Amino acid sequence: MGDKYSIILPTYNERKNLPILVYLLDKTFREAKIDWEVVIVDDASPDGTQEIARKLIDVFGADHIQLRPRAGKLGLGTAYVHGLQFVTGNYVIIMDADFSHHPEAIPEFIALQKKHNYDIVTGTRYAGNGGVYGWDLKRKLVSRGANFLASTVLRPNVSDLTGSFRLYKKDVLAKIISETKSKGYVFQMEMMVRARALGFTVGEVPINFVDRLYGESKLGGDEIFQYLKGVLSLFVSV
Ligand SMILES: Nc1nc2c(ncn2[C@@H]2O[C@H](COP(=O)(O)OP(=O)(O)O[C@H]3O[C@H](CO)[C@@H](O)[C@H](O)[C@@H]3O)[C@@H](O)[C@H]2O)c(=O)[nH]1
Ligand SMILES: [Mg+2]
Repeated sequence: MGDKYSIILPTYNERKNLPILVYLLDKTFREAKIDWEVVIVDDASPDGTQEIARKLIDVFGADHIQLRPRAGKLGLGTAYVHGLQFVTGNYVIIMDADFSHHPEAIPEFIALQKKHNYDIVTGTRYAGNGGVYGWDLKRKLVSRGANFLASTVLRPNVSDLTGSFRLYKKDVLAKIISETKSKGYVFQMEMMVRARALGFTVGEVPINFVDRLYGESKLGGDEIFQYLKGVLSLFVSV
């Protein structure tokens, strides 16, 4: 059987972003002649994201789009854990649904993974010609600070620990997730640190992260506090 890529898309108020993203994912995979599906994990978005998701099922088919909602806003980390149960592919891609991660980078992720048989390929904003566009200074500092802190303390040797545009072998993702405790944004960093501790190989693709056009970020002060706690507990345990 051929490869199949399952894209887990966590959504909270992404009704304006979801259709064009799914359209581009379909286009990308069709042109590459690769089998794909999208697993949408929506946390009861009040903006009607789920209505849109159901329309997308009508357009692209239930074999390509799964809607796996949850009852309330339960956090970004646990959204991936929830989505993973429904995945039918042997590779999993996680990405944001607000266009900060562009589908056009996916063929590059896939090619790099295949070339070296990497367990994980991660997008990086902080190496090569990767970058961030549209963030204010404060948000840039938070992101840089978060990466600097975790790299210095935990030394996983990955240039972008908090990014969430990644490709995993499905079994590898399941194994790492089974050991990961974080519920919010800190999840990405913990996943990388645990991946390294388990001896998995990681490749990097420079990406340009462009801040969302529609809607707003859900990163708040509590996520930053949870991140600091996460670094500390990993420092003690890994
Ligand atoms: N289901 C669900 N989805 C969520 C939740 N919180 C956020 N999301 C979804 O997760 C994605 C990222 O959320 P944003 O709020 O757009 O994050 P950001 O501020 O742009 O942060 C980005 O950069 C961070 C730092 O690098 C990353 O840590 C983060 O994952 C993301 O890539 C979006 O698709 C958003 O709808 C949640 O509680 N539940
Ligand atoms: Mg965003």
